[in-house]
This record gives sequence, structure tokens and C-alpha cells, in this order.
Amino acid sequence: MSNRMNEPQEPAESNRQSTDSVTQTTAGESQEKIQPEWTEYEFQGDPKFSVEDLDVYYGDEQALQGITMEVPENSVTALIGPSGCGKSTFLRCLNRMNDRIKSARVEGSVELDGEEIYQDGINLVELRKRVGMVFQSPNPFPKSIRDNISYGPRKHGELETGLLARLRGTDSTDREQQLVERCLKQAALWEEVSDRLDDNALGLSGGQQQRLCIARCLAVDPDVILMDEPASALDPIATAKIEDLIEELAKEYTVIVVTHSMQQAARISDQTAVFLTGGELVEFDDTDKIFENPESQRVEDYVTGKFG
Ligand SMILES: Nc1ncnc2c1ncn2[C@@H]1O[C@H](COP(=O)(O)OP(=O)(O)OP(=O)(O)O)[C@@H](O)[C@H]1O
Repeated sequence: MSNRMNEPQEPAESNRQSTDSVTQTTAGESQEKIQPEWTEYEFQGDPKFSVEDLDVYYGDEQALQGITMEVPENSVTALIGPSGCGKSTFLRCLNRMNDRIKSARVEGSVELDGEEIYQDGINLVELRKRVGMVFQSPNPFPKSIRDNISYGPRKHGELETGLLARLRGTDSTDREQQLVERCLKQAALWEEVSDRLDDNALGLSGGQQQRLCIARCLAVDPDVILMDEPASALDPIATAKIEDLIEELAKEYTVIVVTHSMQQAARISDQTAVFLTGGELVEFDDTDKIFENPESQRVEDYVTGKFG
């Protein structure tokens, strides 16, 4: 992983000119789309997601255009780009959260471990269990810290506690305690809250609440954790804790994170996808390559702050 942002070097001219213009217009003719070759990222191992020709519309407005990329498993992928270029829209395609937006229409293919998630009959509850999501503002339930963690597994019928469960002999209080401890440890929060698990989660600091939301996401055993600007509402110390946590989580989970901070993308991610205005994915590569020697002139301009 990259720990620093170097001054970008000059990208190869020959590559740039051939395909940098994703949308070319010849006089008086309709636009012709050319998929940039810099999104074919080569990596070892299997892809977690294979996305092909993904278009997303909100009503008549197109938010993503022909996105094709493969996301490697057990690593951190950062999605960067200027405001409104479709990063959050793309993230929401990966667990079909856009289905909840009435005007949204998704075309193309998204495979998770080789299985199409946009096929009819896919179980959305299962999908969102496998592909969890953490949002920009921490949003714990107004319940105890313990209940925040056990909420998901209870909903899925994996935990039962209380009088009825004890009478039935199905009480899982011990398992719940183990689960709460494991998830809070994984989210680097256990030490700070182990003596107040029954306190209301809303009494935690913003950074603690966000780590609790990550712990809550881990409680249902996901494969993938999607994060939409998870540290943008936090102070620098809380941000550093979330960044450390993201790197740690990637040993076991596939983490895909939208960030506005290029420094953050450079610090925490293994590979970076750069989206630009109009909903194009222009370049996807190792994070070092994107920040030090991108192929696309537009990406170089963006990462060096010339626009965006
Ligand atoms: N629910 C929605 N209904 C209609 N249009 C939407 C909706 N969500 C996003 N859009 C539009 O889709 C485009 C992409 O938005 P999106 O939020 O995905 O971009 P983004 O890169 O995540 O932006 P930001 O960095 O500002 O969060 C924008 O033009 C936006 O206005």
C-alpha cells in the first residue's frame, strides 16, 4: 500500500492520445463512446466483482456510462473523482441499493463471485448481508451498543435470547456475548466500550459511532464492505483510526471505499478507480500508479489538483 503521494511523473504520450477521449465527437455526428483501456486492471487471484458495461440512469439523466472493471478480493479499492461523477451511484450498484431509488435504472452486468446479482430471483436480503454498507454519517440505532451488534443476526434468526428462548432451550446469550466481543474487537472498539455494552450507542463519540457501525456490519459475516466517505464527518484522530481499521479489515474482507480525499485514497488503498464528470471510469490501477504515473492526462490533471 502507498503511504505517500509523490509528484506524478510524465505519463506515456503515445498511450494518452490514442484513447484518452472517451467520448469523441465528429462534426455533426452523434457521440461515439470509447472504453479507455486503462480500466483493465491486472491482478493476481479472483475478482470479487466483475462489472461489465454498467449504465445507470436517474430518469432521463445518465449517471454512469459503460463501466467495466474487476475488483480484486481481500484488498482496499478506492473510488475517487469530482463531485457528481457517480462514485456513490457505482457503490450502490454493488449491493443493489439503487433499487430503492424509484427513478434509478441499471443496465449491464455485475457479478459477485461469478454470480450475476441483477438476475431475477436474487435474494436481496442475502445479497446485502454479503455486501454490507457503511455510510458517510454514523447512523447507529438508538439502542444499546450490544443491541446494535446483535440486531442483524437476530433479524436473520441467528440469535435468540429472552424468556421464550430459554424455555425453548434455544437461548443464545453466550453466543451473543461472543459475537459482540468479536465484532467490537475487529472494529477496534472493544477496549473503549467493553464496560458499557448496555449503554445507548448514541452516547458514543462520532468516531466511536462509526466504528460501531462497522462492527454492526461485520456481525452478519459479510464478504464485502462498501464504505461511502466513512471518515468525512470525523476529526483527524477519529479518521486515522478508521483508516487503520480499513487496512486491517482488508486482510479478511473486500473493502471498497468512496473518498473525496486523495491523500486518504493514497494512504489506505491498494488500487484506485478514477471516475470523472459524466459518469465515466477513466482509469483503474494500482494506487501508486494512479498517483505517480497515470496513463490518462485527465487523471493526472485531477490528481494534481488542476481541476475538480
Ligand atoms: N437519488 C437520485 N436521484 C436523482 N439523481 C441522482 C440521485 N443520486 C445521484 N443522482 C445524480 O447522479 C449523478 C451522480 O451522483 P453521485 O452521488 O453518484 O456522485 P458522487 O460522485 O458520489 O458525488 P459526491 O462526491 O458529490 O457524493 C449526479 O448528477 C447526481 O445529481
